[in-house]
Amino acid sequence: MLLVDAGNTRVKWAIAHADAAPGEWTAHGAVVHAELDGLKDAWAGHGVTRALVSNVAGTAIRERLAALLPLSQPEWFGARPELAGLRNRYRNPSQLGADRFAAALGARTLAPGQALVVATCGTATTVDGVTAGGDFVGGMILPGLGLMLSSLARGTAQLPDTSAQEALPPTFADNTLDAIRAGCVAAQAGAIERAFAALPAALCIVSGGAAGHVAPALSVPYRMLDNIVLVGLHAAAIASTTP
Ligand SMILES: Nc1ncnc2c1ncn2[C@@H]1O[C@H](COP(=O)(O)OP(=O)(O)O)[C@@H](O)[C@H]1O
Ligand SMILES: CC(C)(COP(=O)(O)O)[C@@H](O)C(=O)NCCC(=O)O
Ligand SMILES: [K+]
Repeated sequence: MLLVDAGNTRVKWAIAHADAAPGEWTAHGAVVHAELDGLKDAWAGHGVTRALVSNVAGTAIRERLAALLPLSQPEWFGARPELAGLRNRYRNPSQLGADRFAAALGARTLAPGQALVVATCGTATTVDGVTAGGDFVGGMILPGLGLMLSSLARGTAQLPDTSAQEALPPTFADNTLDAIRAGCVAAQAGAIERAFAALPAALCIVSGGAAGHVAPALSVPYRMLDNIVLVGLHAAAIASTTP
């Protein structure tokens, strides 16, 4: 099967056998929206008989994906009131991003029966809670690390545009670039730590394109994963034949 996680910056995908372990991919990749057309070749020749797609990137991306997918009838995955023992406690369950529901499902697959804080650091950062009993209790949405950095440059006269760096900046930075990076990384990590403090004995799972910059700043124990959304889509595919 083909699993696709279309976010607001990149489209991540994996080919998996139905009986493969979570995260055990036959092939996988990621492209930014501008390079979407390359997916046609990447997805050819795998003998795909089923495609599950989570798309939070809007209708234009949905249409482009539909034209590139190796199947004419993909399954467009959406958040549901309940799936595979995960209960969606959003007031309006379908309002929840498909990727957030899939991420929670993926986290629960990897750590069944555990309370979980699920953080995905992408275009936006989302920090969600799942109880040990399987209730998705909701969470936080904040600008992702890249958006925080670029919005500071856009909204001020004197602050430069910058990107995150490998090295963690000191909390009390002595120059502008480090001060910006320190502030934005602290905001990301701080949101995750607040969620962790509110959900006792939770395991913290951190994923997404910017996870490598955020996770090292965490003062709570965590497990970092490449793409928890794809793991959740795999679990969803196994749990349901007609999503
Ligand atoms: N090659 C890359 N291209 C763009 N963004 C990247 C790349 N590598 C890491 N990033 C960071 O990851 C974020 C995108 O992560 P991703 O999980 O793909 O987001 P989304 O699911 O929203 O598309 C960007 O905002 C940026 O901070
Ligand atoms: C919060 C999101 C923008 C995250 O998107 P991403 O950063 O993965 O591209 C997406 O999950 C979304 O559009 N959610 C709908 C609103 C909600 O979940 O409440
Ligand atoms: K996200």
